[in-house]
Amino acid sequence: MAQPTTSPRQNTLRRNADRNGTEPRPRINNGASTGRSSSPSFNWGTAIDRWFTDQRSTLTLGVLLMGLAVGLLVACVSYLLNGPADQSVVGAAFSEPLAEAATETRNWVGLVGAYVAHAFVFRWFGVGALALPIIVFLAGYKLTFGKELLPLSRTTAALLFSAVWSSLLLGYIVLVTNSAETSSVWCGGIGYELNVALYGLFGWGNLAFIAFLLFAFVVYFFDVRNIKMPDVSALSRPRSPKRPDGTLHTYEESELEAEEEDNEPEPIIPSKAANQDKTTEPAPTYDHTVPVATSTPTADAISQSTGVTLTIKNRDAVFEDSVADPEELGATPAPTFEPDPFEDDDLVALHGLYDPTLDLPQYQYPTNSLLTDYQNSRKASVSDDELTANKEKIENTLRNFGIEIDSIQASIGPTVTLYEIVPAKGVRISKIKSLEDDIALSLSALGIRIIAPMPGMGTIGIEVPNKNREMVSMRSVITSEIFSNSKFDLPIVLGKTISNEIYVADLAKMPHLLMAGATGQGKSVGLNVLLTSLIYKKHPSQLKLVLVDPKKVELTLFNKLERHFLAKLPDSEEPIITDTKKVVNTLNSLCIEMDNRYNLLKDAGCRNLKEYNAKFVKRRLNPDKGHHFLPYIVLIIDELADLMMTAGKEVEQPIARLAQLARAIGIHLVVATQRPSVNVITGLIKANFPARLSFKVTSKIDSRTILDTGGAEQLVGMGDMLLSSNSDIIRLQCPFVDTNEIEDICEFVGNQRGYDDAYSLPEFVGDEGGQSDDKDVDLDNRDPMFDEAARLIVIHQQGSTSLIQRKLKLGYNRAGRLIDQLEAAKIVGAFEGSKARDVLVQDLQHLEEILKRLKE
Ligand SMILES: Nc1ncnc2c1ncn2[C@@H]1O[C@H](COP(=O)(O)OP(=O)(O)OP(=O)(O)O)[C@@H](O)[C@H]1O
Repeated sequence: MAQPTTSPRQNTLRRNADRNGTEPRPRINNGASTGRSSSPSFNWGTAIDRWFTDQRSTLTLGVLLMGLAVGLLVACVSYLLNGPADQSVVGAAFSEPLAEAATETRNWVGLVGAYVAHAFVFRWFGVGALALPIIVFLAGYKLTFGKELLPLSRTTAALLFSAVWSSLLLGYIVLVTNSAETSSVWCGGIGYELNVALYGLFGWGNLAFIAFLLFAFVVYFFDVRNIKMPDVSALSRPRSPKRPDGTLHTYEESELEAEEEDNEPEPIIPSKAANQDKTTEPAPTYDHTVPVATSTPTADAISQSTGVTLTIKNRDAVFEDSVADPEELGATPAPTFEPDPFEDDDLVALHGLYDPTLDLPQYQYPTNSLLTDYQNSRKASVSDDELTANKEKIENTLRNFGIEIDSIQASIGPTVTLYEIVPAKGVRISKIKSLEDDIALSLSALGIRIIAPMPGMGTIGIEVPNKNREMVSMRSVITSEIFSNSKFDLPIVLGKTISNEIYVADLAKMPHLLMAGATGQGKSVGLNVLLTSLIYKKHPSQLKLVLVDPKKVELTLFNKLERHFLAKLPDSEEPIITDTKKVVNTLNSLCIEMDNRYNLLKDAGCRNLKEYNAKFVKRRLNPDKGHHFLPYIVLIIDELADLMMTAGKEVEQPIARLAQLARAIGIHLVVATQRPSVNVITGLIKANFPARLSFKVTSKIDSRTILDTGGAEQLVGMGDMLLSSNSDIIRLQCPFVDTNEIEDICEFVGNQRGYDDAYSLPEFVGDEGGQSDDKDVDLDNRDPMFDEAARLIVIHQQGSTSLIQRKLKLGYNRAGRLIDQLEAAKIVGAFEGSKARDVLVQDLQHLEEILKRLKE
């Protein structure tokens, strides 16, 4: 076929124009801008936002859009029917008076209708343009009635695609049939011109490309991931129409059965069976799910090709033999075919985003007034005289050792004053560093620290403790802008820097913190500060604390937070863990929680807790499949030394494992010790705690153990500390929070309505209790919930006591007995430490057989 070289569409338009004695006018754009610069005092963005949030505006706009949509639809239909007449009017538009053109137009929406329809239909999409008024109508409907007639984004995508695709397909047909003169209005300019342009290059390939576009659209739109061919041979096998429980078979089950039945004598073909014994046997029903992966996924198309009746539910096609009515056969719909609502965009439209804080909607964050205002009590006061005297002493000491300096500057911090000196040229830094003791002597002060050189400053710093130090109150840092506006995931305010700036860190980024300090130097206050920061910033649904306190007295005040913020083992009475054996179980339980969370993340296709929770909040994860909002878990261990002495490797290993792996799933560790020796802070632990904080320690060796450098032994106590993170060392003054304040905060939170119980960690049974012995379990005396528990385990394919506990609302001991019975019945495998037990039964049918046998 000869390939057209000029575009007959252009000829059509030109001819229509010529008939009226005119040429289509070129569009003139002189580039002049008509926009006025807005007045600086008026905020257009806010005004527009306000306009759109005003319901009167959305109602007006919605009705307008629906009206426009109807007008546009009528105009386009009219144009398709009266095309040539409207084309003449549009072509002559600029040459004759408007009134005259208006009388000539035959478009049902007048001259404007002719213009608009000419653009949409003739120039762009042809008949596909009819999709556009539908989109406008749907948008108008949503604005008017506040709800969607059809899912707006998906419908818009489908309609836009069909507009372009139909234009391309019709353009191809018009081109190859050489009928542009008469029919180009049906395909519009886009489809026709693109086909003209590509025909020379690809010829028939255009059609293949158009077909491929449809295929690609179907794949993405229906989220098709693989093409499974229906097993035609399976269709020819007779099937039991129902499962024992009356539900229909799934495709997978049918396949399994087919394998079993391969050994059976002779397969009976359904039609044959129906003919043989129509009166006595109900006709068999086939019910298979296959992913729809065809370019024409209509029920009719597939029904025709397979000869069975097909209905499409969600994205699965269900085949049914046309002679059998499942309801007649007493079948109930099988749950596997229920559409998964969590694959639907509209859940957010219907219910809004998931808000975890609605667990406790009345919850009030602790108020600032619960913290004592120490404002006037103690302020750092370094008088000018003291400053000048110190500067002189430093200069003189250095001069005595032959060191000249160019300048000296002081900045007063809460605990120490930093004197920054710029040495004269040629002075060796190490020489100044070696004079630490001499400078301390001349200033007659303890705790002088020399930082040579100051990182990134080009100076040498000498920290000299203030005679009157400032107490940094918790209230002053909690109420600071930097903390209240902090958007960190787990913000902790660690105190004030040497230049009086408030230092807020993100525990989630640290991601774990190791704390050391000799007794009485401020560790407990430091832990209280950390906990207070988190409690002030987080809702109980977003954060859970696991508190380990071998000293038994330090963290008891936080008991009151049990039903809000604390997490504990299911069988444990006390929410604060003090017993070493329980600590080991808790650490292992956290490892199980970590593994469970990783499984959830894997199922959800997320890399970390934030992504997972974001997906859950957008209602993209199905709670029926075990998904739930995951709160951060912060594990605080107040005295590691004690645990290491009593349990050694038993605590070291789970701590190291958690520290290595738990950051992505939102479990963060804060481990404190007063003895930072190498047998407490072992290499394994140290390597996994990049952020370390040291209060004053007793020796340089301890300082090295915790910080990998000296300096912590020079601190002046009472919350004076060094934080080492990302290889930087910062000196900070920890805020002070008193036990009365902690008591008030915990009372304030604890007196509010909380959860029914503390957050339940997965159960972990230590070696001595974990091994169940088949012989001890009497299967004739099964728990009344045995069948239900077995089904639960098989459906979830998870051999976990806590699952039984949670779903069947049973106590720990009863759930434990049930799991032992399930093990004895060979439904779950043996106890395997921190891992969930294997489930030995793969499907419900197999399970029902086992349950039946047990009852015999
Ligand atoms: N940030 C601080 N600001 C002012 N004073 C503080 C600060 N931190 C601690 N102190 C003072 O030091 C005392 C001891 O602090 P803390 O109880 O925290 O020590 P510790 O290191 O936990 O001791 P231990 O290991 O014996 O429990 C506090 O009672 C308080 O007077």
